[in-house]
Amino acid sequence: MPTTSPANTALPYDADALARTADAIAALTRELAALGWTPATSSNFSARLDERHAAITVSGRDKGRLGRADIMVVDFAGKPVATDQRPSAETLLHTQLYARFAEVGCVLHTHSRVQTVASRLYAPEGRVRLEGYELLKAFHGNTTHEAAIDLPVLPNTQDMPFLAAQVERLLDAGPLWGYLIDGHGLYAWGRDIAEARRHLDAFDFLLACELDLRTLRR
Ligand SMILES: CSC[C@@H](O)[C@@H](O)C(=O)COP(=O)(O)O
Ligand SMILES: [Zn+2]
Repeated sequence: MPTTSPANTALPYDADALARTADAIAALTRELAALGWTPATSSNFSARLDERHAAITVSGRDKGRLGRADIMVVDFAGKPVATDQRPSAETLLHTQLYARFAEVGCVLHTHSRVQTVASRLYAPEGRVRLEGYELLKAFHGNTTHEAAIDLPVLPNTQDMPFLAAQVERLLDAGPLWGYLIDGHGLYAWGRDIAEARRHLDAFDFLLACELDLRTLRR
């Protein structure tokens, strides 16, 4: 007796894995939306399903109210798989990371106020230097507050292939767990959902510290 339906067996990915991943993404995005980090349907989220597929949010949905039907599958070229839903407008910025790094398991993009303000302030420098903070140890591979991390700031554009090419150049330059886009928001990733969330939280907290210091030192 078959344990899966014919429709499920025809899928090129594991439907149970998609359901579990979609539930995890929806739970996470509800928390981030409650923090005010996903205003006006902005932000997008994904997690790796296997070596060829990722689950990603459908474009334009309210990220505070996601259910399983709001999360779909794409391949690493960013093309929808077994669905006619439209993936996030920024899908390429997710899939390029899965395609390039087997260790990347989750990519998170938010539009918090701190991220957006910092992106505007630091765009002329092209980076935010984060150094001297204990919280730098939140980033995988960092073991001391004496480290410094440069969070790059890229110019915004609606041309995703062009933006993805700029990201490739950043990735060529060395290890990275995130970047800002000017006037837009933050991308952060990790080996799994929990680590990507930790990196996202750490970037947002450290950016808030930098903004506070700029104000207090004026
Ligand atoms: C609602 S404006 C924000 C969008 O343009 C975009 O930057 C964004 O983050 C969400 O796009 P989406 O296509 O829903 O993934
Ligand atoms: Zn965005």
